[in-house]
Amino acid sequence: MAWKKLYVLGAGSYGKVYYAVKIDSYGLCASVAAIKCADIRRSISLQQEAQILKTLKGCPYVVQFFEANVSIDDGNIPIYNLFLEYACGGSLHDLIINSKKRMIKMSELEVRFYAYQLLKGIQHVHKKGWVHCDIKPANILVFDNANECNMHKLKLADFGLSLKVDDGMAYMTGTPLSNRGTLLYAPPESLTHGFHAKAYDIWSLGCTVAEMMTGSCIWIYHDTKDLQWKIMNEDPMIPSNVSEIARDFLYRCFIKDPRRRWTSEQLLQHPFIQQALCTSSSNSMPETQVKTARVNPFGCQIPVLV
Ligand SMILES: Nc1ncnc2c1ncn2[C@@H]1O[C@H](COP(=O)(O)OP(=O)(O)OP(=O)(O)O)[C@@H](O)[C@H]1O
Repeated sequence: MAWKKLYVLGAGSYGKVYYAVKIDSYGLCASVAAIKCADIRRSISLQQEAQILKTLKGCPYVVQFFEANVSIDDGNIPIYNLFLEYACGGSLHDLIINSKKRMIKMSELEVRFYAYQLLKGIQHVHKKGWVHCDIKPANILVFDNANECNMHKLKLADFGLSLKVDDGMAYMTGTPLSNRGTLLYAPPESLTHGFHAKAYDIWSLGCTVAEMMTGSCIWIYHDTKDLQWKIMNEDPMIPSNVSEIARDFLYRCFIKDPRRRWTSEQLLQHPFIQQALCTSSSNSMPETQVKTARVNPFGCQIPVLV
């Protein structure tokens, strides 16, 4: 049985993403997948993503990796294919945009339910020693199996920028203002010190949760310089028309000092999440090797790529 790429779902900097089906000997569709494809010469980040996803397999809150192979395209060029489970609901970004278009704000219960799933995914990623480094609505996939309250299952995706950063470790870019992920979701320490540790993802989660609540990103800015300045010097705008518990949850995500910012374990115990778990009747809520070289201003060890 061979996979057949049917149409393009989207494109990334590396290449394209296809919707693909596997047809069995009776001509029936046996499986579906999303295939991320890149010219083999430009596939390093996809190959790394495959390695990372293999280590994360089994978590229901992380997109599942099926397999990877190399095929030859019509122009005789070797193509690297990364097979992933297919998300038919698009991304969380699409969900937020659609709610905004229909002028229906996501309910706080919905946001809590999604925050829970994202935290479970982040907890798994961090336990395995990775920092995602690019958590944002566009990198969170939506699956169709919404529950009885019309809420969806979400999974973390796009691990192309992830870093291996074990406990107590941090990765430094070495240059200020050179964060790895998307600037809008980047924490202050990534700009001031090039500091990337697990707390990075928690700040990005806070930005994502606030965006679900308001329909807009947390920063209002003129240009990149202005945005960088605001991230380093100002506090993010916490939405005012949300519950006190929701505001407190966001405050914990937006603590400027990454050593004091709450971890995924702590946030999973926050009343914002715990109360939603009680409300939900069913509990359906649902390597790069490093060696330590020196200590950064946040008291974490800095790994050196070897
Ligand atoms: N498993 C999947 N199921 C369904 N759609 C997917 C899947 N993976 C990616 N897509 C879609 O394909 C498009 C490109 O995704 P991808 O994450 O590779 O690129 P990107 O994040 O836009 O680019 P880059 O990774 O270069 O920043 C997006 O619209 C995304 O929603």
